[in-house]
This record gives sequence, C-alpha cells and structure tokens, in this order.
Amino acid sequence: MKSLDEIRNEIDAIDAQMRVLFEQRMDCIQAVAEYKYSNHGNIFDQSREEKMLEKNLIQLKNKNYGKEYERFLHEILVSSKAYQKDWIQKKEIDERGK
Ligand SMILES: C=C(O[C@@H]1C=C(C(=O)O)C=C[C@H]1O)C(=O)O
Repeated sequence: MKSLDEIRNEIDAIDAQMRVLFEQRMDCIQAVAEYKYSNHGNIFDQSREEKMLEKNLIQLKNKNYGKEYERFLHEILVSSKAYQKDWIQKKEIDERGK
C-alpha cells in the first residue's frame, strides 16, 4: 500500500501537468476572445459547449467519476467565459478611452 506522502506526491505531479494544460487551454481562450472581439461574436456558444461536454463525458473511462467530471468541465466553461467577458470588456473600455 502506498503511503499518504507517496499518493500526495502523485497528486502534486498531476496538478503540475494540469496547470500546464490549463495554461495551454487559456492561451486558446485568449485567441478565441480576440477573434470574437474583432468579429463581434457571442461569448456563449451553447451548441459548442454541448458537444464538448458530450464528447468528453462519453470518453471518460471510469463512469464512477462522471458526475464530478461533468462538474469539472462546467467549471472550465464558466472560467473560460468569465475570462473572455472580462478581457473583451477591458478591451472595449481601453478602445473608448483612445
Ligand atoms: C471558447 C469558446 O467560448 C465559449 C467557451 C467554450 C469553451 O471554453 O470550450 C466553448 C464555447 C463557448 O461557450 C468558443 O466559442 O469556442
């Protein structure tokens, strides 16, 4: 049986990998925000979100984690839209001040 320290070291290593992936995803979200700002696009795209959730939930191997994985994906979507909203609002304020 692994010790608690060993398990926590594994968690730390996974958190580090997830941080890298999170930053990569947010770099894409930044690019999407810039595209939407230039093209006056809607921040929220329901059909895209439904497909993203469905595709990932189907591929989840351990279905015991389904509820929490769905919650996790929802949180990602909430953060993603909050970031885009803040960035676009700031951009609009900056542009108006010019
Ligand atoms: C990133 C986008 O903006 C929103 C956020 C999404 C996401 O984080 O995956 C998906 C759809 C949109 O509601 C997008 O339109 O692609």
